[in-house]
Amino acid sequence: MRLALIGYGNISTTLLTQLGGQIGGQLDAVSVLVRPDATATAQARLDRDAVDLTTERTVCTDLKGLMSARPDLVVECAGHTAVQAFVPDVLRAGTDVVLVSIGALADSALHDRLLDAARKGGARLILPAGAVGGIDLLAALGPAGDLKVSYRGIKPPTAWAGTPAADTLNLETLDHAAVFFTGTARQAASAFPRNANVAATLALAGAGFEATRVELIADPQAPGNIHEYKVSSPLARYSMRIENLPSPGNSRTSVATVYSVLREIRNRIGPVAI
Ligand SMILES: NC(=O)C1=CN([C@@H]2O[C@H](COP(=O)(O)OP(=O)(O)OC[C@H]3O[C@@H](n4cnc5c(N)ncnc54)[C@H](OP(=O)(O)O)[C@@H]3O)[C@@H](O)[C@H]2O)C=CC1
Ligand SMILES: O=C([O-])CC(=O)C(=O)O
Repeated sequence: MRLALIGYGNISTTLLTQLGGQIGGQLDAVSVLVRPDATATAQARLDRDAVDLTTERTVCTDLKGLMSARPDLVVECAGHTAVQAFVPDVLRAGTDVVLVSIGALADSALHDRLLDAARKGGARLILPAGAVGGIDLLAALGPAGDLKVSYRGIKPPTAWAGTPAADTLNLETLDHAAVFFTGTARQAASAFPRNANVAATLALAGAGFEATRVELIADPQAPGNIHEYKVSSPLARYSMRIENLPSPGNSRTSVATVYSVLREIRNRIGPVAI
């Protein structure tokens, strides 16, 4: 496989250090798209992080550079603006994309653009489960109709710093669990682009952006990033509570997200996909 990553932050860094153990010597090339002022440091980091993965390690800063590395798979790990800037063109060029910043799809015009590009390019937009689980059952139940999904995202106050939560809560002194947002998955994913990708994933797998109800909570006692949701359908009912360890490099992002992306890569290489 020839792999390309968009963004070289927390997820990409851990992904590259874990990839060798999961897919062995099956990588022919890896390239990473970074901001123009980050190329020199990124090349040094890539040579360190991916030294055992492949000898073809390149850093680029634009679409032309990304596609000239001839990737079989592009993994977006950057953010909503990078999804807008690069992913439609990559799909239109016929290359599959694993999209980690799934909340970007709350923008319905962008969502339509991505689907159109994937169709025109004959490529696939792959939405990983990311920090949440049970997406397989939720997506299977969806077409049966009458699905009700409610989600609660609970994180320590520091994970909500720099978000609209800080407008209503004093995150530094908060001493109890506080609900600061109630609304739809579309509103949550749009207002909290770096914290509510899970709400978008549940919406896309299940009842849609408007019908998926969301509560976001800051809790100083939270043992990590907690994702709780309840599903009711005529075929099944279930509830889920996941206690995720935050990433060392970004407390908003659960480390399980990286392993979900690794699973997507593994499933495109091995003889069995699970
Ligand atoms: N689907 C899911 O369940 C989950 C999704 N996520 C999402 O995954 C994404 C990555 O997370 P994480 O790695 O923790 O985030 P980080 O902020 O650690 O890393 C993102 C990196 O991408 C870079 N970047 C952003 N925009 C561009 C651009 N246009 N061109 C080049 N580089 C760019 C950033 O640079 P700079 O710092 O200069 O902006 C940063 O280095 C986020 O959008 C996050 O919200 C996270 C967890 C779960
Ligand atoms: O949904 C998100 O954006 C990120 C998240 O909560 C997590 O990684 O646990």
